[in-house]
Amino acid sequence: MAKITLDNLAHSYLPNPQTEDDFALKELNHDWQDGEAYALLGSSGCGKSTLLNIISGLLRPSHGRVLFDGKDVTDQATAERNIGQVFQFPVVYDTMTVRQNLAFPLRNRRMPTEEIARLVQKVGAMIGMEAELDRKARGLTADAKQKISLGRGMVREDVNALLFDEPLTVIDPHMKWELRTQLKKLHQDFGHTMIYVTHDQTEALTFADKVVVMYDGRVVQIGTPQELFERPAHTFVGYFIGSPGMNVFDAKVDGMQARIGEAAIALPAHHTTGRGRVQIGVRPEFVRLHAGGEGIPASIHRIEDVGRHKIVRLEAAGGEFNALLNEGAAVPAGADRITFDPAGINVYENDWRVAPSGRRDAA
Ligand SMILES: Nc1ncnc2c1ncn2[C@@H]1O[C@H](COP(=O)(O)OP(=O)(O)OP(=O)(O)O)[C@@H](O)[C@H]1O
Repeated sequence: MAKITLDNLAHSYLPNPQTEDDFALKELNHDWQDGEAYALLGSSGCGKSTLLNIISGLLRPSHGRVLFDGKDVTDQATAERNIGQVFQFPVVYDTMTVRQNLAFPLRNRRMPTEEIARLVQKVGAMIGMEAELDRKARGLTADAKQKISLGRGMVREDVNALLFDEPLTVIDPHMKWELRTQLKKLHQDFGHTMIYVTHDQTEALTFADKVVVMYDGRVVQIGTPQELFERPAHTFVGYFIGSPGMNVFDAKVDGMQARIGEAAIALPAHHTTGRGRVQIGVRPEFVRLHAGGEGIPASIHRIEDVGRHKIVRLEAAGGEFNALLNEGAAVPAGADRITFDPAGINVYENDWRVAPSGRRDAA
């Protein structure tokens, strides 16, 4: 296992990049801590695979360095980096049995036969294919072949890191849940440094200790699922994580108060903003509905019952927003205003979160 350091790392696929827009991966400095499980999350084209391929050595970065435990590996080939990798689509040898496929990375390292047998048995159970170990891979479903690929990626215990690039795409939904649980257990048992690329927030939030959110070639936040929920560093994080995502309102902020149109909103702390576009972000969980009184005038469009919650779709301040009600909670009769729970308000300027200044206005 290793700590992975990204040092002034950036990548452009163009031979002569001129502006930031020419970079598929914008400059990044970060330590991926030894033994932590990370999910790399973001929408299609944001640069997740580019970053993963740089870490694995499939792609040489145009700028900066990659270090494993302080050692520069930027120019090392994938094979020299001692990593396990699983891709979106199966990579298996059709003419080999499941057992031989799983044993392949171990034989390559000339591991003793008994040790190979032990590890193959263990990983065979983990992927739910104990009964099929002696079947040829040819003729197995895509789903089963991908499980073999996962097994092959995970079979070695001595790797620097395990890298997964959307590995569950072809797996059926029930098995997805099962394999994710197994991956988490594998992480708890062996403490591998794991990086797991996905565009699925459920997958990211259930798998990882830390989620790395990417947007437009940039890492916009690295945090625990709770941090991403409570303090999204960028409006994209608020919007992308959560179901439905965070509401974002154009606002004017002055100290401990914000204004949305005519309505005054109490903020949880003092904020200082400059001359950029100021917005406040409020997750649907913190939006309250009222009939009359204070707040922002709102009209309810639709109420959707989604099991444990109700999603209230509404129009307010010239846009469409959402409120979330817990099971059993009712929409007040004649509801025509919304207010926010101050603890759930974040302030943004030009899409980046403004940290509270810590100052409190004099009473
Ligand atoms: N070999 C390449 N040559 C040129 N541009 C590329 C190459 N590979 C990726 N890109 C571009 O770099 C950007 C980031 O792509 P990347 O594949 O890293 O994103 P991603 O987040 O992994 O997307 P997806 O989830 O769709 O795989 C995209 O604009 C993509 O078009």
